[in-house]
Amino acid sequence: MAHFDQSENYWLPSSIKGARAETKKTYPTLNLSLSLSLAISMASPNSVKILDICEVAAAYDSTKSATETILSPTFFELSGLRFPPSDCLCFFKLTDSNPTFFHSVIFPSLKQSLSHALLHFLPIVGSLTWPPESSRPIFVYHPKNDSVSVTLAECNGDFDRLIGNGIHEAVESHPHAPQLVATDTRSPLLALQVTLFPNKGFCIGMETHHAIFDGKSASMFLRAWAYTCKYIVEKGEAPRLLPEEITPSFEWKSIQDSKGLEEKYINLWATIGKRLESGSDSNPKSVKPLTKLEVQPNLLRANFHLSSEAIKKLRESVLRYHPEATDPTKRLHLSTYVLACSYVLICLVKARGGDADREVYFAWSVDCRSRLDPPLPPNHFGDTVVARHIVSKAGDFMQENGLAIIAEKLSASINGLDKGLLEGSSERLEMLLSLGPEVRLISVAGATGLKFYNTDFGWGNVEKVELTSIDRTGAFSVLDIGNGNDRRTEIGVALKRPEMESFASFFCNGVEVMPFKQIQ
Ligand SMILES: CC(C)(COP(=O)(O)OP(=O)(O)OC[C@H]1O[C@@H](n2cnc3c(N)ncnc32)[C@H](O)[C@@H]1OP(=O)(O)O)[C@@H](O)C(=O)NCCC(=O)NCCSC(=O)CC(=O)O
Repeated sequence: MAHFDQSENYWLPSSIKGARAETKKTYPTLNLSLSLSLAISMASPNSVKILDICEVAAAYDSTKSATETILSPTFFELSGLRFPPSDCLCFFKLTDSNPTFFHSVIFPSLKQSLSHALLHFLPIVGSLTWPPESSRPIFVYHPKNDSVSVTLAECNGDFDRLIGNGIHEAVESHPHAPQLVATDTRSPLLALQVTLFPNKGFCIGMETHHAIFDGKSASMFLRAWAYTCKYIVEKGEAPRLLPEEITPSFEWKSIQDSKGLEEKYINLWATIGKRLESGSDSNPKSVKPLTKLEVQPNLLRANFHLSSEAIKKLRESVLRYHPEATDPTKRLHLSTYVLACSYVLICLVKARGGDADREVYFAWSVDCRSRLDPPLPPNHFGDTVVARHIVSKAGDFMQENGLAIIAEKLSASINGLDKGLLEGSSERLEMLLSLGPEVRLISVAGATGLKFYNTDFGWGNVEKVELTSIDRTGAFSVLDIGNGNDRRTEIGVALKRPEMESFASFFCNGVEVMPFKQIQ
């Protein structure tokens, strides 16, 4: 989930008391398969030329209605009504991507397949609007008249640096992300950009509106588009059907609002909008996403990987402090997600250092599809997540058993989801959005199991996925790569240089946060 409270001092407040954690300057390779390159590559002039902005409509289907359709948001969609949009970049390596091949084959295939894929996802071709006479916003789409904006660009920047896991300047990614151009009365839901890096590869950038896309819906759409494109490239025609997993199902009517959440979220956004957009003429019926936070100057971005072996060691380390958890009735939920998030959190808090009494909130998203009663199908399309959080003193994260403390809290929170999944969810969101600089809020974008890395448009699997918007929100990202023994959990962070150096040191050494030496 994204955090965007503009009143907050981002997450590097100058008011930090106490000493910063010691920064190590050497980064030994550990036997935990933590891969990292700390050489900071400086940006070369990264010129991005916009070549065209085109509109792609859904392919014409005579069997479907060509009239305007209205879709009423559920409380889930209303919960994300005005969050700033999410950005995701997918980099594809392709040395054959010379301009001639790109402009005659790749880009036309991407557009053609997009048009066919959109036929399955018609609501995202339309927009979010709030008619003056209506008490609630609506999604409106017209299969023939509506379209998605696709920007075509070319970049002579350093492709290898962008697809590597080394540190680079956070803003270097921004020219590859498109922008949703919204007004108070109408907001598109999806914007796309395709950037050619001549003879190196290309990047597909996607900006998505939180009111309809959660992580699973964004991944589903991306993979459906990729599947369609690969099919067209290989077979010369569009597939009639998509595999079930990426065939969206719109079960919105079956979602019951038994807790009156729709009204609560509408009121919440009216209040938050007024508070955060106080400079402008705040319109309680605005559907425009709130202004994105500025990216802090000199912010760096890097990816870190945890192998399945490293996750296993983290699990063993937690169990050392919780021997009772081997009792099935007291079992901890020590999934890859829990261990990866807990580990990143303790490294982030230690990297920042400061007042041990300061409260640290960790906010994360829960996919409710399988957790509703009755459950929604796994391919349900829409924003179907709610926010959850845990809170602990910074000192807890810094203790030798910090990993065990945080993993236990996160585990208990996940184990407790069965009871009161939606209870207090709007109040919780309001509370999280209202936290001031006296506490620290860390959130996470992405999750394990979202399959962004299983994306192939026909010219090879995606080389690198970047959840770019974390550099504005103070979140870290979590994504899965590979599977089985080759599975890795990719962590993306955007930090100022001193924090990045400390974080990398803690992440790679681990000794400050858990007794790795004992468990090797
Ligand atoms: C609450 C959770 C985070 C908890 O995740 P966990 O992995 O701890 O727990 P879990 O019950 O889901 O899974 C436990 C284990 O079972 C496995 N598992 C689960 N479902 C499975 C399935 N259908 N088939 C096979 N394995 C499965 C998982 O991989 C995991 O194993 P293993 O341990 O091996 O992995 C998750 O359930 C969830 O809701 N994830 C989605 C969150 C989400 O959508 N985030 C994106 C928000 S939007 C966003 O990010 C946009 C933005 O902000 O920009």
